[in-house]
Amino acid sequence: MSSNGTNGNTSSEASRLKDPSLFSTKIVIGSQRLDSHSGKTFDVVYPGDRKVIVATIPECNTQDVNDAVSSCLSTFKEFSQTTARQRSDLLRKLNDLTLANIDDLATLIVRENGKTRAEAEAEVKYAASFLSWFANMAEVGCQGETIAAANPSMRIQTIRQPIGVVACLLPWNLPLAMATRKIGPALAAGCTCIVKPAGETPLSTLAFAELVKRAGYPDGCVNVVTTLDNVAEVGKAICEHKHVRKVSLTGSTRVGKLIAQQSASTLKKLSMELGGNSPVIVMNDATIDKAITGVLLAKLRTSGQTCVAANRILVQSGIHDKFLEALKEKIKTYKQGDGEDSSTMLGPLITDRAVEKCRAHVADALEKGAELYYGPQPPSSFPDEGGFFYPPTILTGLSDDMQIATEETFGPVAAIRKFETEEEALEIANNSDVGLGAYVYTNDLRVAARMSAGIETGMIGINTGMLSACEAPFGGVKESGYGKEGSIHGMAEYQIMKSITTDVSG
Ligand SMILES: NC(=O)C1=CN([C@@H]2O[C@H](COP(=O)(O)OP(=O)(O)OC[C@H]3O[C@@H](n4cnc5c(N)ncnc54)[C@H](OP(=O)(O)O)[C@@H]3O)[C@@H](O)[C@H]2O)C=CC1
Ligand SMILES: O=C(O)CCCC(=O)O
Repeated sequence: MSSNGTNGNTSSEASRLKDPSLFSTKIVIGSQRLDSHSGKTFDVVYPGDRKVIVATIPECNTQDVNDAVSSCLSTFKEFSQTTARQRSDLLRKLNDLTLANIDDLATLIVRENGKTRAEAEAEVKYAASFLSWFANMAEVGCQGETIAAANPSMRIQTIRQPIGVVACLLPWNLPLAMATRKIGPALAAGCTCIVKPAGETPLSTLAFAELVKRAGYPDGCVNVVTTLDNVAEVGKAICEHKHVRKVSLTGSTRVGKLIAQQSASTLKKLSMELGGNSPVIVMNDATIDKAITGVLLAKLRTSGQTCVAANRILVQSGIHDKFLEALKEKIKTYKQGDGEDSSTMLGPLITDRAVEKCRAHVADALEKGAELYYGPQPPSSFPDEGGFFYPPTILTGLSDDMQIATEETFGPVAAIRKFETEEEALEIANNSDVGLGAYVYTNDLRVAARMSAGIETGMIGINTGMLSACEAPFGGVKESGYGKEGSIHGMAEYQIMKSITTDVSG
């Protein structure tokens, strides 16, 4: 294994940062910053211009995974014995360091993901909120119970202990916030982590690992392995490793199923935050401005690339035409372009695969009878130069047989469907194999209550397009996965509860 003893900040990209040492291109194994065993690398490309290589990063394999897990394991012995208060203090320092480095972390997120600087800064604050939340939760979340035993000779108690080595498999859409949403509660509980960022977006995770060190964590609490092309091997090595006790994934349902299969031989505890197909239901009595603002937020955040993105927009017939007109007027104002340009409101997508998915969904919908209400006709292909852009688009006449109705588009395409009755809307909304987020716009409390109970998702927004907050339980039902992240429930995902029964007679 080779190491140059630096953070590997050879690129001129590092000079974009106030603190260039946060530009790290090495994996993290204990105290070391290393190249991979294979010596192979992959490129991180700027989504705003595919010719720009932002960094060259180690391509890991099973040996690197094994090293990272060994590092996790040896640190776990010591770290699991720290007190909850010590861990709370450490997380608070990490939160402060994250916020103190907001400009640099946001720059890295813009360069690896392409989102706008405003969105990237918002992401860093969202990421820090999980650290501060779990700093507060650390002590409360470690408390056990005393149970009234039926047998008077017995005393029964529970204690909560860290589950052990945890694998955090991260997506590219909110690379830092999803890192802290997993690493925060894991560290609060006393676990150590092997983190695999998405191949497209490793830089913010690697910088964060440096902040973990600066916060004073023991080496080996957070280890990072990186891969793009070898993700199948690395993912399998993590899932099949007997010393990894828990895997937490945010990613597609396809990958979620694979991880669950691969983790079956060692029966790991899993948290699966997978794909969605969020319906938005706009009732006739909705406040139109509020509905438009919320729909655009839910549709266009991170250029439409979130698992809770509005995917099927159902509008009641009495408000349908007015809603469409207002949506078009507003969407026209979204300037698409380079994330670093302060006038940009919509950045590029992550890869050309993502652009192609939008193109294919629009083409398929048009073939099956949808109408193009706003945006260009999809070309048969896109040029293989420039950034990964798909223009904001509105389709009307969405129906069940279209791909866009059954798969998340993950892009700035708004597909609208007219409905007549509340029952019809509910039926369309629930006609999905996944159930993550849903949104309802109405001023009728009775409708809101019926919809909240009837929609088959893990999260519902009433008159809001934002479901995400560190204090709100985040997670889905059906094929959107299981487990809750954030909130007072998020830490238990990284713990075991042990019951202790003592015979006090004699
Ligand atoms: N819930 C969410 O937040 C996300 C949902 N998606 C959905 O997936 C669609 C396709 O996106 P795409 O990026 O191509 O998705 P993939 O399903 O190929 O990958 C999603 C994530 O899983 C990781 N991954 C892929 N294969 C494995 C594996 N064998 N073991 C472990 N991890 C693995 C990827 O890492 P790597 O990048 O290194 O390949 C990536 O981070 C999107 O359009 C969207 O619908 C995608 C990402 C996030
Ligand atoms: O899975 C995702 O798309 C990232 C989570 C989004 C959020 O927390 O709002």
